[in-house]
Amino acid sequence: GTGSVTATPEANDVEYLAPVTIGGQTLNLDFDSGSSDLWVFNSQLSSKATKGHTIYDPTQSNSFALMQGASFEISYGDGSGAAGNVGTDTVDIGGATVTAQAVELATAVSQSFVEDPNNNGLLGLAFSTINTVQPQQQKTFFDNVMSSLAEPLFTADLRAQAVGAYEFGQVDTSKFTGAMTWVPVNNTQGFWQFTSESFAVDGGAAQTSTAGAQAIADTGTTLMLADSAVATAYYAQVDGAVDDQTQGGFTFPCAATLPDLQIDVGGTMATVKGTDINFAQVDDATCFGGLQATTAGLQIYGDIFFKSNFVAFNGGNNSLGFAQH
Ligand SMILES: CC[C@H](C)[C@H](NC(=O)[C@H](C)NC(=O)[C@@H](CCSC)NC[C@@H](N)Cc1ccccc1)C(=O)O
Repeated sequence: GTGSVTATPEANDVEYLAPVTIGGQTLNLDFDSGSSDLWVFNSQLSSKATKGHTIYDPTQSNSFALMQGASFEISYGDGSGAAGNVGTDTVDIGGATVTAQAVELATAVSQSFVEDPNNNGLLGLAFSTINTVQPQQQKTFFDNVMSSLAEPLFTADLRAQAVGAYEFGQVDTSKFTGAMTWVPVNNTQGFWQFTSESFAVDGGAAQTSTAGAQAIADTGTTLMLADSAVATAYYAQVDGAVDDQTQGGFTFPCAATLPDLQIDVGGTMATVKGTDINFAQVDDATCFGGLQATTAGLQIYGDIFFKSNFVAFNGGNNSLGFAQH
């Protein structure tokens, strides 16, 4: 089978939300290829925490079952997190269905999630080896549904300020132009991880950033966080760009024309359009870059990357496909 749902951006394309039906109740969740827990806002949380949110109420589902003694606790790179208990229920995403999917019921969520009323939880799409449920680790929706899919993959078609799609079980070739390039994924850390060690600015000469550098494809991260060698060389080509730590990173005059970035994905260059690298206005003439530097070991290619590239995640052979869209 297959499944297809809309992916709707919040303001400034900070996050993309997609409808998921759990025990007959539909919530918009943040599909996150950078984590592996499906957790939701639910009736156990205080009314203060759930104000403005759509919640899942397990008592209203005749297919819910509590997973006795199970709990979860997850932390994210931005310092946010959630924790709670666990049950199973029927989860449907655009027609792709899992009957006994682990659904994690938050009893505590960090303030950043409380303050984002469009986000009613996360649907993890990384590898099940980093799912946080204890004492028995649980599988992701994708892991559970894979064997029933026409093809063992899902795709992300995220668009700048426009509605895109997440699809399970098929690659819709009408959604991209040119050929799709497939590259190997190293899932030893539980992520859709690949080698990314070179780059070029505006079609210029390729430069090595850091030999052997790795990156992950993370639909749940807003920006594109690359080695500082990449970000520094990129913004050196933008008149007026500065690394302004008071704003939290590289900014530039909004009137600037941003060059395209070519970035190595598993040995093949992918292009991130300059127009997609203008993230948001921070004051009347200054804009904040969608490409920023990270000093962490892993580079994180988030929504800025996805706005220029249609991406397929193949769980059958652990590969990643990308194509311009
Ligand atoms: C601090 C926590 C570290 C990063 C690590 N956690 C992770 O790697 C988790 C699974 N993934 C994440 O923190 C990041 C990837 C970090 S690469 C190391 N992806 C998930 C993030 N986009 C989810 C999110 C969505 C919306 C708002 C906020 C957060 C751990 O538990 O050890």
